[in-house]
Amino acid sequence: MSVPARRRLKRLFALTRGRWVWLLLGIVLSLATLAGSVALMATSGWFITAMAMAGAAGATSFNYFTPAAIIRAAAIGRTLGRYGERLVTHEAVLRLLAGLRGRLFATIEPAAPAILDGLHGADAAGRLQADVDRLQGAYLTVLVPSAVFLVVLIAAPLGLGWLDPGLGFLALGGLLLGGVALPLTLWAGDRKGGGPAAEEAACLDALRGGAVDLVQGLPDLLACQAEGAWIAALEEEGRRLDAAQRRRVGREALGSAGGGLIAGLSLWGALLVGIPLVGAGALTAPQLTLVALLLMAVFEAAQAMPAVAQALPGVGRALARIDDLMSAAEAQPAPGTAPPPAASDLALKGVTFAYPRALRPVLKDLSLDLPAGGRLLVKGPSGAGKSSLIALITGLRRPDAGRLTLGGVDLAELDPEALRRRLAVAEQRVCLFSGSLRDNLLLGRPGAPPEALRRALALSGFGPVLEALPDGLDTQIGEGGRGLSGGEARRLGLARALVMEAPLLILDEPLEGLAPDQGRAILSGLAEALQGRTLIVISHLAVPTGLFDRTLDLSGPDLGGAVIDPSIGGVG
Ligand SMILES: Nc1ncnc2c1ncn2[C@@H]1O[C@H](COP(=O)(O)OP(=O)(O)OP(=O)(O)O)[C@@H](O)[C@H]1O
Repeated sequence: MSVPARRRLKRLFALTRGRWVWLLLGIVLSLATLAGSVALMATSGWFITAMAMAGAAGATSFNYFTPAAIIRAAAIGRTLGRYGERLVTHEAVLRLLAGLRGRLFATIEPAAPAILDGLHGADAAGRLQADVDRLQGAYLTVLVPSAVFLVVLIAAPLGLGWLDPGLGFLALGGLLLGGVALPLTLWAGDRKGGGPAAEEAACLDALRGGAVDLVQGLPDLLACQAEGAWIAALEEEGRRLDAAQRRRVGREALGSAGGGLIAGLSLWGALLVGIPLVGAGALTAPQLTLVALLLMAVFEAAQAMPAVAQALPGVGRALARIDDLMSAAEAQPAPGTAPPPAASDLALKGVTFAYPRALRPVLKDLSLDLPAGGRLLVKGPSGAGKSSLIALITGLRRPDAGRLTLGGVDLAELDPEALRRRLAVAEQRVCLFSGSLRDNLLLGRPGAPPEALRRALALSGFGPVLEALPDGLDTQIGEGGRGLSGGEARRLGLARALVMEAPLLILDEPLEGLAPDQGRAILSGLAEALQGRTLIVISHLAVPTGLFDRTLDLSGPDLGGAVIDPSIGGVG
């Protein structure tokens, strides 16, 4: 077995740990149900034939109590078994699902966004939804039928072989043909990653990603008049999905027809082998009926196997994708556990950072000291690495070399939650949520009094907008803040960061979308209101430098490096 395959199997065992009792109980009950079916069919066949023969022979007495009791017990057992099996297997699947999705999320969450680089958002969501569904469905569609078939494959030939070796070989041959050869022939291509089931899964992934992009980017697509081409591409993907589904269903039909044919041929074979045995007195006629009906019952297990072979590649693919994601997350350094430091002076020492697969670092050998209460302006052209610097300070990214410390503690050692409590960030691309202004402002500090919300809105320049709203703080802003202009949304994002009252405030491009005078007034107000708290402002626009006690200029001749502006002093 290859190394990734072994790793994936280990992953599967780890993910299902704690659920094995339920999983095994489901398999045992499935076997008990099949045993009830076999006993019912075989005993009924034997009983009816034996009764008919006894009547034809004019027998005066016949013990029908025992077989009738067995038939009744088998019928009741089969019904109860089926009920119990459904109950237990579904319970097992639900328990599996609850654990699986939670564990997957808990593993990848601390490693985001680093491990989500290069992964489509819909793809990541697909891994959490469709792949997990496929994996937990594997229990019902793959594990239970395979385990039942394996037991039948051993028990049925041995049992029939005990009556007559020819019958045993016939059962073995029929079961191997229907339960192994037929599924392998039908779904062989899928093992190499091809086949309609795999293609169907790939089409669904592409459709999911394309549909999300279409909805999110509709205004831009409409503006570029590209929506037609986009929809046509989605329709093409839909047609591919349709074709793959047709091929899959066609093969499923072939599988069930082939399985029925093999079961029927085995029955004929049993009669061909059994009738001479009855003639020779080696088998009674009721025993032959028992054998025939028993074979029919055990073939139920073989007829489930084409569906197993069909589901396997999809399950393997889901497991591989989940394993890739979890392995990537586990390869990231573990989050720190240190509590928040008492002081909030920030220091960078020889920090170098590059994005994965990037040709050169965004930041190179960057050093900086910012005491608590300091005011830092970070400037530089677009793409110079200003937002990347924020990602490092907020602990979303880790430096490739050097270290960042807050209050003397390495950020890598700090509990991410603790670090986030010391920081408030007003992002360049603010993310607002459907709800009221109040709901959005309270996100970072639930329970903040309305006066604090109003003060923050006034400081961020949102005050005049608030005054014009009849519902005030209870105004609904719509999905993603669609009820606000871009500038209003950014000012609301700034107010949300201010409400948090964190010791360190980072503002990414706060002046964008504002008239120069208004921007200057807001920044001056902020600098005054935030006495004692550290302020980092990132801007590529001209800002009143007098408000800052240091400047970090990222616009060097080599944009990968950092040039510190020494004219203001204190930085280095
Ligand atoms: N997730 C990412 N993966 C790979 N490269 C990235 C990623 N994010 C940013 N970059 C690259 O890193 C460089 C710095 O980006 P960054 O967003 O830090 O610049 P910036 O100075 O904030 O720019 P702007 O002023 O336009 O916001 C850019 O060349 C950008 O293409």
